Amino acid sequence: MPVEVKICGIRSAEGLDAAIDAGADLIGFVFFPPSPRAVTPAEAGALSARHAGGPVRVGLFVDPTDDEIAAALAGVSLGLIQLHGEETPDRAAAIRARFGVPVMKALGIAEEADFASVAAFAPVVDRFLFDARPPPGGPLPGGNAQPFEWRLMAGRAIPRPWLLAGGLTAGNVAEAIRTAGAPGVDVSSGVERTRGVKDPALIRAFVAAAKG
Ligand SMILES: O=C(O)c1ccccc1N[C@@H]1O[C@H](COP(=O)(O)O)[C@@H](O)[C@H]1O
Repeated sequence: MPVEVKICGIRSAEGLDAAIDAGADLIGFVFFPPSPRAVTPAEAGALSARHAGGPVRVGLFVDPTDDEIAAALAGVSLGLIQLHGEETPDRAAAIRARFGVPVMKALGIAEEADFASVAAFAPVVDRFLFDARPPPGGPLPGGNAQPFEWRLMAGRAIPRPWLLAGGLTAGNVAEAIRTAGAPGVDVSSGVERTRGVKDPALIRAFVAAAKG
């Protein structure tokens, strides 16, 4: 199976076009205002409309209210909702039921014990994303260019499709996939020329390295 690639934090036409031309399977729009990658629903809608079909459009939220999700969905059609905060399994289930959009739950990983919640989320989410635990007190729960110990994933039975994230770059993604046994990867910082600004050449290099 080819490795799935998600390019997250798209907020420019050149970033979007590069991700699609390079063969990304999923693209992410960040609906979390403190992020340097945040977009409004209208901005995401305008970007998405540049290409009919193509990659799954993912909306990234951090502990969203229903109103925030509804506002995003009014601006752009999403194929997947990424929950990257402290959402509980009940909250993930409620979001999935209310909006009828598949849900991917992000879990921060630093040690074995961090996998404990996989079993509770598995019945109510469609995918998992495993990211580094954010630095304590930091402003962002993800998108921090921070890798975790990929060997914690090796040989682990995850009962849903999943993506590996956190500090991935074109230079380390092949090794990360091999070590973790990852069926897919997600990147934001590693394809940026400056924080929040995607670089088409880095996007192309990343997708080629992940799928190569
Ligand atoms: O990208 C962001 O700004 C962001 C904000 C809040 C939560 C998650 C965010 N990004 C996600 O974080 C991981 C890892 O990103 P990076 O490659 O280490 O920068 C990835 O899943 C992004 O989707």
